[in-house]
Amino acid sequence: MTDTFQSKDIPIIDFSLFETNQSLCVQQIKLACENLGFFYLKNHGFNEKDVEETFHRIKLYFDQSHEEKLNYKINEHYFGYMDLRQEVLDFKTQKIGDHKESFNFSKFDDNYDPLAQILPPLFNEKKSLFSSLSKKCHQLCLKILQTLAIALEIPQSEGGKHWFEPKHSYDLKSGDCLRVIHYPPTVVNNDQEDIRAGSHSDYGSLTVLFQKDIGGLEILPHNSTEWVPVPIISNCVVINVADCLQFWSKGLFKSIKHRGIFVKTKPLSAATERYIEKLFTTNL
Ligand SMILES: O=C(O)CCC(=O)C(=O)O
Ligand SMILES: [Fe+2]
Repeated sequence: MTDTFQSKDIPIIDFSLFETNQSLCVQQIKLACENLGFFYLKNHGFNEKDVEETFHRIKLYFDQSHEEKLNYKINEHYFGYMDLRQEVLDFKTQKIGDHKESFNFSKFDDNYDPLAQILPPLFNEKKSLFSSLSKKCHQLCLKILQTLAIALEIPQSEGGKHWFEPKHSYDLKSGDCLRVIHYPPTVVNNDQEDIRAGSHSDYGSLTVLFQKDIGGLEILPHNSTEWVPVPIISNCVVINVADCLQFWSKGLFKSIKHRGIFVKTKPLSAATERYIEKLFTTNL
């Protein structure tokens, strides 16, 4: 027996409790956010086929030529294509940028940001699919924030369980972002300092993550020095608390450090390709 935190200790919360037994749901989410700031969520309400289709689309998108992708280069509003090695998540220790490319979507709202609604053709053809994913992730975050407002016992006069909502309205300008990420395959040397996504915490309120086929995400539980893998559990999304929520709760809810590592195939030490989708929810 060991009391070191392991992957199997990451809580798996059944979100159907939000409808059927809200106080139990609040209790479980509160505990997970206080202890770890990280949990799996099942029965989250996303249609599996739609999620599959978005993954299929992002593969088509990233399979395009580099030149084509650069036509929608990331702009000053932080929307568009981000090139391989452009982002350096762990800027204090990384010598080179992350081994990944990504595309950031704005919120899907013409009034909010008309220019950011102009998408590369392969995404534009399926705009309603991505728009619905973005809005559903946002709705999910609002429900989780509701459970946290109940947990914080925010008085009715201050907004009660709805306290977070006006600060996270979908039609308000904020750093909310749906991001799709491609980690290309590569050959990894054991002594190589290369990294897929450097160690960091997210900056907003909550993050929702969909992983497909290949894992690689690791978390660093608080007061620990050992990275813990986050295996893919089918039909579960991963939720993490980010810095702003930690700040708003005066440190009660923990923003967890995490990173993306290479998962190697044996015996070649080739790192397999990986795709993920994330929604970062950010307050005003
Ligand atoms: O590869 C992953 O799963 C981690 C990516 C991540 O944490 C991020 O992009 O903020
Ligand atoms: Fe992150």
